[in-house]
Amino acid sequence: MGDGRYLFVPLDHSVSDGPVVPQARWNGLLRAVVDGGADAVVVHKGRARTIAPAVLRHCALVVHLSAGTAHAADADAKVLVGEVEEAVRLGADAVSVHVNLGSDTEHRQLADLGTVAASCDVWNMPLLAMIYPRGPRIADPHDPALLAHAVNIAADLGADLVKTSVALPLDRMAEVVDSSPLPVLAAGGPPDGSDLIGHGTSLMLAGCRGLAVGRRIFSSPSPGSLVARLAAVVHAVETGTAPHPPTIATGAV
Ligand SMILES: O=C(CO)COP(=O)(O)O
Ligand SMILES: N[C@@H](CC=O)C(=O)O
Repeated sequence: MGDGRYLFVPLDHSVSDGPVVPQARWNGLLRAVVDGGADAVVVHKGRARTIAPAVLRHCALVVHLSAGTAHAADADAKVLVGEVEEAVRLGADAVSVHVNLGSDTEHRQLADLGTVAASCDVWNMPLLAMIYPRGPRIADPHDPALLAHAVNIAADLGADLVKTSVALPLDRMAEVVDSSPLPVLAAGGPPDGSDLIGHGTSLMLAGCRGLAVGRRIFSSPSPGSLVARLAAVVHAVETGTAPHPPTIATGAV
């Protein structure tokens, strides 16, 4: 699109939570997401290997390097399961790393983010930090001050783009965006399961540079049309504050 705004569709939940769709529907889902106008999909390396570049066309491939499952003793823990060099070989446009701020293993996740950022510098690979206040010491994961802290960690440790949870109420996301040296993507659909399009519009109006929506898309009966509606929100809404040029290199910009 070239407007510095992004609709990301994370499909990496198959590691954390289980299959996003039955395998027989995977190719159809991917086609719907691409045809609908998503700017990027996020998957792990093994899944990335199964995606022919021709399928993605304009849509960027982000290889997620972190993993952890909902079944772990500590579901907030994440470990690195891949390297930037592997993502380069897979033709990735960017890599991502997950950090749970306030989790019991925060220190190791921060170290991993720093290490991957160094490797991204070597390989000239854009880095998306997914950083959320999430763990036993986090009273309110939607607290704008905590989210501002999170997105600044991403910038300080060398990411190019940051994805984080939404502030509540949604208009307070503007405080997070205003604090951030990096473009901010808002993660997920509305916490109460309500209107996704209105939710996305509010976040773009608060200055977010994009949305990252997974479950609401892959569990939709018509994922392609939902992606198209969200892409229209991301690429059409006039944002209030978005001073930084995007640094992620995607086929869409
Ligand atoms: O950004 C996200 C996960 O990486 C958002 O995913 P969900 O929409 O499934 O919450
Ligand atoms: N990466 C997310 C799940 C899906 O994307 C997480 O582990 O919370």
